[in-house]
Amino acid sequence: MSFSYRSILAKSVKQTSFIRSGIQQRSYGALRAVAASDPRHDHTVHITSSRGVTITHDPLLSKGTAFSLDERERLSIRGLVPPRCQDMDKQLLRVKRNLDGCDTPLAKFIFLSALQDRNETLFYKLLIEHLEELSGIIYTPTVGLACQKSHSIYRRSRGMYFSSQDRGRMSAMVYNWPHDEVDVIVVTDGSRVLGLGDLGANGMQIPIGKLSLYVSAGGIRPRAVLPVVLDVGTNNQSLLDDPLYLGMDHRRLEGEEYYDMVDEWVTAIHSRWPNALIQFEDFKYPHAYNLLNKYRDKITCFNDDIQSTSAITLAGILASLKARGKEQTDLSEERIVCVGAGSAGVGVCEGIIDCLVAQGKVKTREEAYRRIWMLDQDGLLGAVRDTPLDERQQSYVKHDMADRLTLEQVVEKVKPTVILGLTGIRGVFTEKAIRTMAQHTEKPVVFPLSNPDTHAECTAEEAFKWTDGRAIFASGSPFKNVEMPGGKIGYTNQCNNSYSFPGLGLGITVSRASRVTPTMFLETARVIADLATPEQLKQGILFPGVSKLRDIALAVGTRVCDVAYEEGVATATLKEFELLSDVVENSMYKPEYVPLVYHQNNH
Ligand SMILES: NC(=O)C1=CN([C@@H]2O[C@H](COP(=O)(O)OP(=O)(O)OC[C@H]3O[C@@H](n4cnc5c(N)ncnc54)[C@H](O)[C@@H]3O)[C@@H](O)[C@H]2O)C=CC1
Ligand SMILES: CC(=O)C(=O)O
Ligand SMILES: [Mg+2]
Repeated sequence: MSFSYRSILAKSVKQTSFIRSGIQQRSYGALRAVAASDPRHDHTVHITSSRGVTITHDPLLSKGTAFSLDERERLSIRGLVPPRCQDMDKQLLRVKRNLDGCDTPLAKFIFLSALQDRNETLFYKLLIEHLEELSGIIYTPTVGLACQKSHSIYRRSRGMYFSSQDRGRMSAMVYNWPHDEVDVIVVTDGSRVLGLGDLGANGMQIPIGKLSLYVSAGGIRPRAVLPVVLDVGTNNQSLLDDPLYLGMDHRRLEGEEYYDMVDEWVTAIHSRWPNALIQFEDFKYPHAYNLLNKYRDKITCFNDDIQSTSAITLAGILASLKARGKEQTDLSEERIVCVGAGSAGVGVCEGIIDCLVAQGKVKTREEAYRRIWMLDQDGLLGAVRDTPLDERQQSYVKHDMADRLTLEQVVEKVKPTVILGLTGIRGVFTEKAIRTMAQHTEKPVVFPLSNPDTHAECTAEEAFKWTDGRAIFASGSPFKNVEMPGGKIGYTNQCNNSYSFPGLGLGITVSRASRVTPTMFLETARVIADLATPEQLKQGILFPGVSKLRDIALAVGTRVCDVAYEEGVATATLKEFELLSDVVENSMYKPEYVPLVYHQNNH
């Protein structure tokens, strides 16, 4: 099926006409003018003050065997690499062969990390060419295993660690990072890594993996990304007991100490890189929400699990409406059960509420809350809950239903059309619950969204089996399509924030947005919800596959950039006319070798 970013843009962005008005002509063109002098752009040559092994050992500059003879001379590396100059195609052949020879996903992860550590250009070329296959290694599910084993497979440091012992020193420490330009920072405190719980400093592999997607799909430059762990300790006793563990050897800081440490970090980061986008990742509830609320109006930041998960899940539900022959505005007719009342569950449901209100069929948020039934580990949030719920969770309490009803009881009563799983617990979607749902709905929308695959609320095979092949299925980690009796295929979708954050980051970076606004997430959902073709929708395919993440990021990034201007938060200078989508596309990093030139006084 042919699919290009142009076709996405034509469908999703008012591409040609919307820029023809006077003010906007100036705005978007200016972005082009900025881009031309912006280091995000490819240069014909790269000037460096490094030479010799400093170059061959620098993953951002090294070309491995691909240095030309002229470069070897200029950079004093003649004799330091094998004599034959090999271009990138040959290098790709070698690394792909070696990768295919690795016999486990973890071995592939280690191989790819090593490649990233010696030659990032080649790493990203390989990743982009095999995005679907390799995203399952550098990202979920394998990255989960890599986090669990991070202290035993440790080879080389990447990113920055700010730990409890660094308190009082962070504003100086940020200058240890060698790059002045940082566009995107992904930070975790490792407190809830995917559905794997508290993994402390081992969580570093998550920011690294997310940022690899920012570069490969979102086109952010490799030297402009910074993965960070805030090591506030861990409550994971087996890590604390493990002599190989590399994080702080104490239990987690809590309360004021915790928030003070995060605040010191945010202040230090913001003082060195005031324009950088900060993505909070895998912070446990309620810290995740508290930090978002504290910083969202002060700096350029968002929480991935709350906000970009909400964008992609909303996109999935909107696309599923079309797949069921309905209009997207029929969202108000849906009965949605959300299992999981943490950062992701509440965040996703808030996105649905925002959309319901924006569509206008539902007049108030209170009315919108009635369309969603939320469960936590104790069951339905119903009348007279004796465990504490916060204000956000309170909004979903069903005062006319008994508290703590089981999922099966809720499904029996509510007859949901959509069921979302954001618990991190395998098996929460029971056979009885899904079969009951399927009795009342022709095409049940079943989204077990927890990661990695071993923690999904049900498998694809189970979902199709229990619904006699009628489910519209999406999961957080990839599941293979399912062949059902009679040869019919049950098509699976991956509904993961990796579809939304690369484009969000791209649009925010290009427009230099000072704030990340709710509209950006709503529009991201709208763009992605319109990408699947009618034929795909008929088969239950809601989004283009992971191999198209780069095209999707361009479509999302273009719209997010547009929103930044519409809402007055863009700060990129405005000068002359240019097509917005071209500006965004031209700013995207492409992994190609550029000639290196040595200059002693280059800074
Ligand atoms: N597909 C995607 O893009 C994303 C998926 N997720 C997944 O969502 C999961 C949850 O993440 P967070 O909300 O941040 O975690 P969290 O720890 O903040 O919340 C987990 C929630 O699940 C509930 N829960 C636990 N066991 C349950 C059970 N047996 N039945 C019903 N509810 C139960 C808890 O009460 C809590 O409300 C993780 O596994 C994560 O991988 C998170 C973000 C993005
Ligand atoms: C995908 C993701 O962000 C998570 O599972 O936490
Ligand atoms: Mg996450």
